[in-house]
Formats: sequence, structure tokens, C-alpha cells
Amino acid sequence: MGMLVDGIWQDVWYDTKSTGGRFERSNAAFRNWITPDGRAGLTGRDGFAAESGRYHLYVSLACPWAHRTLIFRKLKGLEDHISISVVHPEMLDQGWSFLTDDHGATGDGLYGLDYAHQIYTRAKSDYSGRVTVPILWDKQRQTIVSNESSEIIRMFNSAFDGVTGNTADFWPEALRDRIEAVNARIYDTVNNGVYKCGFATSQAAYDAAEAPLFDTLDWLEGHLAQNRYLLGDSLTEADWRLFTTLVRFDLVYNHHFKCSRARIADYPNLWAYTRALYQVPGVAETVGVEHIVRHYYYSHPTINPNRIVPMLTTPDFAAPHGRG
Ligand SMILES: N[C@@H](CCC(=O)N[C@@H](CS)C(=O)NCC(=O)O)C(=O)O
Repeated sequence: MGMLVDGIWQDVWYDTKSTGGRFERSNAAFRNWITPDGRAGLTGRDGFAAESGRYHLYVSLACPWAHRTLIFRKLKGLEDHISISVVHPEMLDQGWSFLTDDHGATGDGLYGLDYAHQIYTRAKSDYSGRVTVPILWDKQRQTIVSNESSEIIRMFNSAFDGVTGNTADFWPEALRDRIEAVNARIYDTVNNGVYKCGFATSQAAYDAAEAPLFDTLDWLEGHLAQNRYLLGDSLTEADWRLFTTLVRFDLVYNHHFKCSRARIADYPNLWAYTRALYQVPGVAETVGVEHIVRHYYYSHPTINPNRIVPMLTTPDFAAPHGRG
């Protein structure tokens, strides 16, 4: 784990001293948008038109943020149009690496580089900041389009519809305000909430993250008793954003990040909902259990210095879910 400072890699852990033990996630730096005609999107520069074969996605199968982008690539029929490289699950002193393994780490399919930080400095030689996945790369302009998953999934949701003919819409206009509201709570207390528990370096910071996490899971359990999906009958991006945390929860967050009050398997509705999303055609292929387990227990020396993997039973995501 580390970061780039003026283009030079430094092996440093998250600074939680200045925040009373609280983990604060920094904002993604590259915020351009792919659009159907290359006009600028909500932020950033123009010139990133949706074209088959032009873009490449660097992901980790372990990472819940990268996982969102893999799900959208699959559901939107983009596999033949956007190539991918999968990093090695162990994120060590050089950060994410392009070593290969038997479980899907592919190496850098574009340039044969050793580390993800070299992709960042290729885009901006004096880049300062964290080196995170996912990274959406433009092969034509040789730069990073975006390293913000919440925006990459919105590009994937519609920008390539003219290329693929796939018009499935997980960000429908009529539901946007409600989706934003549910996303905000789930991001803060669940998606990022598990990290705030796990990376806390004071009891107070842990307590402040743990209670809202389980308040939200309790709320979701009741909500999903009445609703098929978060927004009722419509399957939206809000569900996919929640899913990538739920599918990791019992394997890693419950133990490694001390989110131990309950497992997802202890909530009948949440657990059936997790299975239902897992069983949407194509989604199971995006879930990399080996990389998830390997990454978390191996990559955080301040939490698990001896890299001991607890006895785990992989939840049976393929069991019948009974949710229609
Ligand atoms: N806001 C980013 C966050 C991505 C992120 O934090 N990814 C993690 C992996 S799960 C990472 O690469 N962390 C490396 C680091 O923080 O140095 C997004 O949603 O795309």
C-alpha cells in the first residue's frame, strides 16, 4: 500500500492520525466522461467518444468499486467492446501489481507494466495521490478517462448504447432523485462504512462507523421484505452498488473489518436479495471469491500482519432465492 507523490511511488499507509483515527477516502482524480459523440460530460474534457475497442478497464476482482464496473460491462454487453486487465489480488509495498496467477490475474494486457502506479504516471508523469482501481484507460489518447467507479458505471449504462444496441437502463430518469438518496445512505454507511470500521485506528472511530452500518442493514432487511429491489420493482444501479459490498461481507468484512455484529446470512431478506442479484445472468462470472479472500487478508499489514485467513465457509450464492 502506498501512493504517488509528484510521480514517485512512496510506501505509506493511510494517515488516520490527523482525523482522530477515522479513515477518510480521498476523491478520485480523473473525472472525464465517455459520451456517445465525444462531447464533454458532467466534468472533465471532451474528446472521449464511445467507440468499440478504444477503451480498456483495469480492475481488481477483490475490489467492490471495480466490481461495479465489471457488472455493468457484463450487463450492458460491453465485453467485446471494452477490454480488461485484472490485477494480482495481493496489494503490497508497490500497490496493485500485474503479477499473474491461476485465478484470473491477467497481467497488464496493454503495455506489460509491472504496477498500476505506472499506469497513473503514464497518464500524468507528476501525479500525486492514491493509485486505485478501477482505471478506465483510453488507448487512443493514452490517458486515464476516469478512476471513479460511480461515474464509470453511468457511462457504461448509456454511452455505448448506439454501439451495442443494449438499452437496459439502470439509471432511469424518473427514479434518479430516489436512487441518489438511497445511494447516499448506502455509500456512507455500508459501502464505505465497512472500510471505516476496518481502517479505524481508534475505538471511537470504529464505534461511530459500526452502529450506522448495522442500522442501515436493519433498515434494508425491513425494506427488502416489502420491495423486490431497493427502488421497488426496478433493478437499478443502487442495487448493484449495494450488491458488491453484500457479496464480500460474510467472507471478509465480518471478520477482517470487524463488522461482526451479524452476517448477511443472518438477515433472511438481505441474504435472499444477495442471492437473487448474484443469479442475474452474467453476474456470477464477475464474482472472484479467491481474489476477494486473498486480497483482504493479505494486503493490510496493520490489520492482519501475519496474513492468517480464518476458517471460512463460502456462502452458497447459487442456492434458490425465492424472490420471484
Ligand atoms: N472512489 C473510487 C475508490 C476506488 C478504491 O478505493 N479502490 C481501492 C480498492 S478496493 C484501491 O484501489 N485502493 C488503493 C489505495 O487506496 O491505495 C471508486 O469508487 O472508483
